Amino acid sequence: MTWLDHRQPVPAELRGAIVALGNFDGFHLGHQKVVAETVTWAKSEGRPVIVATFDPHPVRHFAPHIPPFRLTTLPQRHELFRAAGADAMLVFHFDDALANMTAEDFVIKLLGDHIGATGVVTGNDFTFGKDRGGNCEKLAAWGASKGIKARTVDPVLEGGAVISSSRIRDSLKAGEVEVAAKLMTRPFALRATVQHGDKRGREIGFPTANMDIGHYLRPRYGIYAITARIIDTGQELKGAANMGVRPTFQPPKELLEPHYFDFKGDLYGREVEVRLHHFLRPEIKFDSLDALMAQMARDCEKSRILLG
Ligand SMILES: Cc1cc2nc3c(=O)[nH]c(=O)nc-3n(C[C@H](O)[C@H](O)[C@H](O)COP(=O)(O)O)c2cc1C
Ligand SMILES: Nc1ncnc2c1ncn2[C@@H]1O[C@H](COP(=O)(O)OP(=O)(O)O)[C@@H](O)[C@H]1O
Repeated sequence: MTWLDHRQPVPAELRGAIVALGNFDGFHLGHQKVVAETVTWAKSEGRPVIVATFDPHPVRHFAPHIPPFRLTTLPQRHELFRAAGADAMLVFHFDDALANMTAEDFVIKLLGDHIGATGVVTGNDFTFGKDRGGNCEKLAAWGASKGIKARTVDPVLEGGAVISSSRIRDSLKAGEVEVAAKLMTRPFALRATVQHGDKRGREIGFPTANMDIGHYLRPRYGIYAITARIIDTGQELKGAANMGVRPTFQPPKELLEPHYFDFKGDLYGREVEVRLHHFLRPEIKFDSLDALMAQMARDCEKSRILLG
């Protein structure tokens, strides 16, 4: 699937597309409905499907100091959009130029002239452009002048409340990973390269393939039942992981540290995606390595049972 940068020309075969427009960070049930409508519309007219996303997230541009909050990386979104039926992912690089573009220019010059869109699908609360000057009604009106039709999709509700990326973030911060998984139709998954640690894990019988948490939202610190996929081989693993600062050891270092069951091998430098399935317990500062090892064994046993 094609990966487009909005500052580059759009290839001829992708002009005339129906474009799903949004951030789509959590790619939850609401986002999936926007993309499904886009795919249905495009197929009915024999047009390509482009799913747009913004990177960095616009919030990061306006509030650079707020803590990390991402639910997916661009490569993860690329995979999710492809699986949902997109022909291309279009990344709007959210720099000063884009932040200062009026909503009208965004529709006329960017969506119309530059991308050559013939249809746009958004959620019905979508706003865009400098000072959030654009909404769905304005998108439809300005679009009409360029031959772009606009459709909106109503929000998806769960338990009487709208599904949103912020609701998913709140669930993850509370350790309610099952709720997040229900709203996203998949568990929260962190992808990163395995890095070297203190080499203590192997000495205590539980090697852990350490990963940086990067720009991802920090879920509740603690121990999780996890599954994982090694990206280059597709190998699937099960395990238990510590997400946090491992308070038994100094200095505190924030990491995701998965121990994989029934696995022996070198994972350093390999890219792995780790999915959080169940929160087991908060992190604890242990007085001895023996106490930590005994607890790790119980965590692994519990995780094996939960993962089945
Ligand atoms: C299932 C599991 C549970 C853990 N629980 C804790 C804990 O509660 N407190 C803690 O300080 N370290 C805990 N750890 C240990 C550290 O995360 C890490 O494995 C240890 O510091 C070894 O680090 P290294 O990979 O850098 O050698 C746990 C690890 C695993 C795999
Ligand atoms: N079952 C396993 N689970 C996790 N990592 C493993 C496993 N078996 C071998 N490894 C390898 O061992 C490394 C972790 O060993 P560890 O002693 O904890 O070192 P470090 O402190 O560098 O993480 C992993 O990065 C991986 O390459």
